[in-house]
Amino acid sequence: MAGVDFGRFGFLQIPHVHCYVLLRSGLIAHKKMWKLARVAASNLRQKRWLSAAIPEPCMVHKRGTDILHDPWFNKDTGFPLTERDRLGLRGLLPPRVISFEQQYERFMESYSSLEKNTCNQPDDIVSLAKWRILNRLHDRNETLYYRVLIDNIENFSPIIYTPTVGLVCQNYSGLFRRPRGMYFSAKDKGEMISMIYNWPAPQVDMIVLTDGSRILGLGDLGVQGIGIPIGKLDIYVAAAGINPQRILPVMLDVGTNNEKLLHDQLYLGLRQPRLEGEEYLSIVDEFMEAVHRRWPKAIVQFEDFQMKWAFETLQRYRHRFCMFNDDIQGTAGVALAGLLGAVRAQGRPLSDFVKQKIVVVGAGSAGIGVLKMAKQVVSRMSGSSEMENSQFWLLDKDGLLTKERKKIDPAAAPFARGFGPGEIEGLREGASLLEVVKKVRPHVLLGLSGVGGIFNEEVLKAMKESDSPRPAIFAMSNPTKNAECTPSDAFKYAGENIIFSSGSPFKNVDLGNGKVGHVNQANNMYLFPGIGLGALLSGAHVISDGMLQAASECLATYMSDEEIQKGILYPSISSIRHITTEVGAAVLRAAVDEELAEGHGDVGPRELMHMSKEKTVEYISSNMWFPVYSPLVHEK
Ligand SMILES: NC(=O)c1ccc[n+]([C@@H]2O[C@H](COP(=O)([O-])OP(=O)(O)OC[C@H]3O[C@@H](n4cnc5c(N)ncnc54)[C@H](O)[C@@H]3O)[C@@H](O)[C@H]2O)c1
Ligand SMILES: O=C(O)C[C@H](O)C(=O)O
Ligand SMILES: [Mg+2]
Repeated sequence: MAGVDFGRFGFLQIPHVHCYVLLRSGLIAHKKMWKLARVAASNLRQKRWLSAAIPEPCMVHKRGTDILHDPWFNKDTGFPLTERDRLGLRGLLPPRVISFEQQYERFMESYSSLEKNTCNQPDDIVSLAKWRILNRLHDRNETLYYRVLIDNIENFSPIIYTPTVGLVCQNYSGLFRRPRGMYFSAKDKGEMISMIYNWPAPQVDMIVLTDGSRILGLGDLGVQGIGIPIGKLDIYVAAAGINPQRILPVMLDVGTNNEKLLHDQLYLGLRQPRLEGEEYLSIVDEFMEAVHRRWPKAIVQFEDFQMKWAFETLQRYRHRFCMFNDDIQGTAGVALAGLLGAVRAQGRPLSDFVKQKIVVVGAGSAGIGVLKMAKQVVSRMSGSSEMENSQFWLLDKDGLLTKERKKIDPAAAPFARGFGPGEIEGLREGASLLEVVKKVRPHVLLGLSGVGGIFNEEVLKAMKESDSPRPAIFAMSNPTKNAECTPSDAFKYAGENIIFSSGSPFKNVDLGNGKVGHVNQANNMYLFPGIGLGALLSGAHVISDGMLQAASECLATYMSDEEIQKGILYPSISSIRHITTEVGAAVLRAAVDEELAEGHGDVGPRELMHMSKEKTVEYISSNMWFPVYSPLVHEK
């Protein structure tokens, strides 16, 4: 895209500048940028841009130290003198005013020093040290925190999100200093409707909720799983521009079945086994009612629930509330976009997707979510409502799933293989992964099992015999140690022409002779922010399959043929704000098409209906929050 690159201050898009892009530059007082921005803006809607460049004032009901201790409003040494006078801050800070840019530089310098000083230490120690320094800033000054996060998203997302967030959850009780978000426990039954009013913000747009029962591939971490909603919402702020004053991470603590935690004296959650059945559901019901009583338009993202509750709660609430399950639906959309990319990489038309043989390893919420969406795509492409399954093979911990399986989960049942004509001979119930890969010769091997290294040397070598000229290997389990294989093993054993994706970030692989094996990050972070943002700004009261498909299609068509040929299926994380804008617009347009969009704020359903695609993108981007110090106005 044509534009002016302002380095860490952002990228100014010339062809269709809108406030977000310009606000992204932030430093409009900076002479060089001011000049460049003026040139760009002169051809565009200058008036709107100029007004957007003056930050909105922010009402604050506090004064003095209460402001300094509130990360939403705190500017540290950045409070101008006049504001110090107005807010009773004079004398509470050292006299010199430090600019936002100087504060930014100072933080980045301390971060670099930390990197230098820890370069010989074990990875986990370094990652936790980096998380701590970011977390301290998060606790102190959110404006500066989100600014450094947005500008350095590619470097910082592995710290505040996957994989380090997993380590943080595992060590949560020891790392705990200050609470973040809300905790509703089994002991709060009957109290939730009043508790919800303890949250200080008047409005909440986006909630990420977990019960801690399946945190990444790390299992049941009980209350310690709160790190996941916090990390996901950080991505919402950075990628979707959701105002951090309108986000709410939530932990539903219904106990844990993790024996180690139950016996840990320092464990901070309820030390009791998990609630089950109706008792469990009544807690989730009460929470959902309470939230929607206070904030009827809030969107709830369910995250990292064990499979049985993931599917059950999705069915239970998706027609009543604006909610979705990220592990089932967000993951499916990202995987689908990648699978369609893998078809393009073979030089085939997208319609050939129906001929791809896909082996999915892991029959949990994520694996089945992917298969369900893939099936929808196949039936759309083939124009048949008959659900065709013949191209999919599904394995769980007991091997290949067939109709002979004794106890089969209802969600997995439609994907169990039969034994009739068209089946590959010799593939029995419970066949091993190696047998399946050897016999099926799949185009795609996709792992969502949570089992690190399960795509071993033999399995990867068997992928060399794939029927695809560019076999695709998706090792999507998180965090890093749980990935089904490393990219270097994949390129080494399955061949240099493979397409590779992992759920957690890995470096590209040096294949020698100047060749690079590209590593894609197939992570739901490419979609959930746009799904949430599009749903929010459409004002839809539910999130439909059509809205989710639109999100996935948008991501699938984002990459050029040239990039796809190089094995690049997803855009760089550094452009996540742009992708999210596009995805959000696609979701919104789908909501309008399905007559689900009820409007948001001043923008009503009719206005949304008449918005062009381009205007929708502009509407989305102009509603994205961007961190700048706003003038604070004291209101009693
Ligand atoms: N990349 C992403 O965006 C993304 C999104 C969602 C989930 N995930 C990851 O996927 C993994 C699974 O998530 P989930 O919600 O589906 O979990 P889940 O617990 O619901 O399902 C795990 C599945 O793996 C199967 N499994 C276990 N051991 C196996 C083995 N040895 N061989 C084959 N299958 C085996 C289990 O039987 C189960 O069906 C986690 O590691 C999670 O972090 C990644
Ligand atoms: O959290 C992630 O990185 C992706 C996904 O939601 C997961 O559960 O692994
Ligand atoms: Mg998840």
